[in-house]
Amino acid sequence: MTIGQLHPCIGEVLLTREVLQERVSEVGREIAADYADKQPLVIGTLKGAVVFMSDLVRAMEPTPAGLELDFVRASSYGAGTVSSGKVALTMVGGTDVKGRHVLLVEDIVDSGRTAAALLEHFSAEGAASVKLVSLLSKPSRRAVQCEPDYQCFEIEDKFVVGVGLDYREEYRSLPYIGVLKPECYES
Ligand SMILES: O=P(O)(O)OC[C@H]1O[C@H](OP(=O)(O)OP(=O)(O)O)[C@H](O)[C@@H]1O
Ligand code: HPA
Ligand SMILES: [Mg+2]
Repeated sequence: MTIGQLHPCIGEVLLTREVLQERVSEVGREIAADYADKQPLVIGTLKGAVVFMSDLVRAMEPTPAGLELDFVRASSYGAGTVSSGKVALTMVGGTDVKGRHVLLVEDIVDSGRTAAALLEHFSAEGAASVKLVSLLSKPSRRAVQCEPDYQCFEIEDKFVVGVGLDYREEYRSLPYIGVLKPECYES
């Protein structure tokens, strides 16, 4: 296990860089096979999904022909650790999803509100198909029905950071998934 210098605010490492890499490669190859002739439009949810999406698209081997990338800004947590329940949504690159095979990339499905709102939005815009891939899933916290079509890891009910996931905009660049120490979480 190589986690380098552990951040002083991390009390527990749930998923190491190596464990993450292996599973993301596996899921990437599975998705590549499923989308081999579908010219997928891969849409990442800003900001959290950026780090996972970067690993995932490079793990899609062989690369599906015509694969395109875009991003959607969705935010419901603001500065806190509890979903506000309202999802604000803005398309970034302006790609038309009509008739496209959309693969939505999330870093985490927690209450499910963000992903559910985005999936509904892309379906309503006329996507040919809409599927969801998430690095993490916390099924015990679901407030709305929303299950990823592809998921790397299921985790218990802990607020986690790293690999794109933040607490008050910090910790996104950590290469592992960790749990904050209480003193860092409350301050
Ligand atoms: O299933 P849910 O309860 O909706 O939670 C999941 C969403 O919450 C986080 O985004 P956040 O609103 O924190 O924005 P961020 O990605 O910019 O941090 C996370 O990145 C997911 O997109
Ligand atoms: O556990 C989490 N960590 C960071 N951001 C999140 N957004 C939803 N759940 C989480
Ligand atoms: Mg966040």
